Amino acid sequence: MKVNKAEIVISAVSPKQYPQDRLSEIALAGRSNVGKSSFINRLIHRKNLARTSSKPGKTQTLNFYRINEKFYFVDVPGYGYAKVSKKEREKWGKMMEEYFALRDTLKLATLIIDIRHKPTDDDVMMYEFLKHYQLPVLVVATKLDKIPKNKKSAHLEQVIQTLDLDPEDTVIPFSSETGEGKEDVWHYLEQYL
Ligand SMILES: Nc1nc2c(ncn2[C@@H]2O[C@H](COP(=O)(O)OP(=O)(O)OP(=O)(O)O)[C@@H](O)[C@H]2O)c(=O)[nH]1
Ligand SMILES: [Mg+2]
Repeated sequence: MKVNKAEIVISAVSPKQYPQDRLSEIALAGRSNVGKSSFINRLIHRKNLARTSSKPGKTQTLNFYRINEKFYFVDVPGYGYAKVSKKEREKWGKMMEEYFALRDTLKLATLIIDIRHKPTDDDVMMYEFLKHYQLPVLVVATKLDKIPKNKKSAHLEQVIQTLDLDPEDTVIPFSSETGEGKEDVWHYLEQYL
């Protein structure tokens, strides 16, 4: 997809702030610091529209990015960051439930995981949470630039096995650093737009 326009519309913390224009949405999910915001930036060729950081916990709100006035990427706060208080974790849980359970313009969830490692228990829980809401899930195995080429298929197999990936779902290897996998991702997303 050729991206001509990308704009942040709102950083929301509650449903009444979500956009009302009924455009389709593709939401990101994934561990803190795994590369969700970098993924958005790479897909839309913007260096830092979605704010990134080398420290976990950068994204704290649901950020709605409207692309080509056609659909939204929704960047969400990550999970699995140890230094988070119980209260913050509860706030995060409520925000995720409210969005993923009730949002009827949400067409696809994109679960970003780190290709270098076996998906964590939190990753497995997040995948199950998304499937519980009967969402189609695209798993993006990012940081592909950090593993040797000859290890790629073994790592992907580990992702499929650990998440117990549903036959309707797919995993695509990707790197925000090099852009590898970008065309495959766009091709997949376009079915939902
Ligand atoms: N080498 C490499 N580094 C990456 C890649 N994707 C992200 N990073 C780096 O990983 C760090 C975290 O990236 P973010 O995009 O901010 O991660 P996030 O998932 O949005 O993090 P939170 O908002 O804190 O949940 C940054 O230092 C990025 O530069 C990748 O594909 N390859
Ligand atoms: Mg982020």
